[in-house]
Amino acid sequence: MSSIIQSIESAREERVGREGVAPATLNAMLERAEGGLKWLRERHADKGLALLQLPAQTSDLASIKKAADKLRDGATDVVLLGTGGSSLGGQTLAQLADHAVAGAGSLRSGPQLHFMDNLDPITFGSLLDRLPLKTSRFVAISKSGGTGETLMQTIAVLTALEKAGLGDTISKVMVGLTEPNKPGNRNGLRDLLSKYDVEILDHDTGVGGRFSALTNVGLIPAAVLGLDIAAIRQGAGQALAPVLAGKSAKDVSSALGASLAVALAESRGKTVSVVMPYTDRLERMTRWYVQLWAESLGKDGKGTTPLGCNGPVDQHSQLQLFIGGPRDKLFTVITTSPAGRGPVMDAKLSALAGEPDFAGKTIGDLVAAQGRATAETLAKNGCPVRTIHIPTLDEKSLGELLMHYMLETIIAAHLIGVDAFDQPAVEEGKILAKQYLNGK
Ligand SMILES: O=P(O)(O)OC[C@H]1O[C@](O)(CO)[C@@H](O)[C@@H]1O
Repeated sequence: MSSIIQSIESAREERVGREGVAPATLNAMLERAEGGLKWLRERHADKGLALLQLPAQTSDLASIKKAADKLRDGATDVVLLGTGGSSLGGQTLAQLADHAVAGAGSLRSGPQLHFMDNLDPITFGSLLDRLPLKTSRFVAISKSGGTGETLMQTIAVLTALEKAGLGDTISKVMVGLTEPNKPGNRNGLRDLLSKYDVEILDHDTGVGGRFSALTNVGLIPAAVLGLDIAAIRQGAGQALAPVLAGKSAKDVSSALGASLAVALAESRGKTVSVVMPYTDRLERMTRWYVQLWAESLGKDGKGTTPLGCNGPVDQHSQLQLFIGGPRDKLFTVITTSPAGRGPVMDAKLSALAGEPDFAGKTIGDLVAAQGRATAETLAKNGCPVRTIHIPTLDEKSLGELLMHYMLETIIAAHLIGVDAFDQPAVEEGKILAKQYLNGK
């Protein structure tokens, strides 16, 4: 049973005209996607891709909850140090529990989470100045253990704790998460934290950062906020199930999504992939998706450009371009079920505002109407739209959505012939930045 419903009807040529995908092109791409599905099934069988074992994995859930309990105990603030794939999965899951929801996130009860994903001297300085250090906890996450941003953040935190006379608490208030030592490979984070006897959890060596949302990397922050992490994994299993069941590409939503994206890029020049959820609680997911799609596919002159935006707010910023601008985009509009939810509009005040039809309607009624209207307006104007409807946005459906996108990305990589799991261009920049820092 799936908890997300995908439709590509409004991306078809039959529906949107010449900018949509032609039946023969899509069928040919679906044929090619069968190879990607076969590869996934083989890697599941030979355990060659750890990501595919995660949905059924329960053995590590207790240790994840234990780490989360330790972090939560007596904490007002939990600071997550780490960047990119070491942060975005956690942020995405945490937003389900209202973290970083504009206007409401800071009013949540329980510990506040601070994902220090970007590196900015003013932000980090002000965080350390203002944090109640005595009641703050820290998690340093880096798969490689060598990312400059994360190392500098961690060193700064250790220094601040020592300066505040809290040096002897470090092993109690901090957790590290990085790969086990590999012979011949220095792991700076592990070396640093070991000196302070900080507990270090292992980052799954077989799961790359941008695919790590379902590992302890994403699930620890989720568990700190009390989310049901077993349900997240179960949901992920729902996206994988049709692959393992040997269904054909047209009946596997991730394979269908990948085939659509690549077919439209190759045949219609849709080189921008816009993802637009109509809910605040998937805003971080769009950031996670951008890294996943960009870093996995942008190789050898190939790939398409991911663009995350949010509905309805970005109707008031980007919709004009989407409809009136270059015909280079494939849209994914993600809707939930907001109808009937939120404050109800008073009849008298609605009349006074010149909107008598608002009377008795909820804010959610308008958001539901807007999501539907945007998808239909795009399609009517000849823009290909895929819709993903999530009747209930919860741990299960979010787990399924994340796995859907990870599988879609891997299958798309197969279709365009690139390695989804490396990022050689980024590594080059990391090395150069360290040279520049040293004045070389
Ligand atoms: O987890 P690490 O090794 O610190 O890497 C952080 C991020 O840096 C990259 O390696 C390059 O941007 C990403 O792939 C990764 O998610």
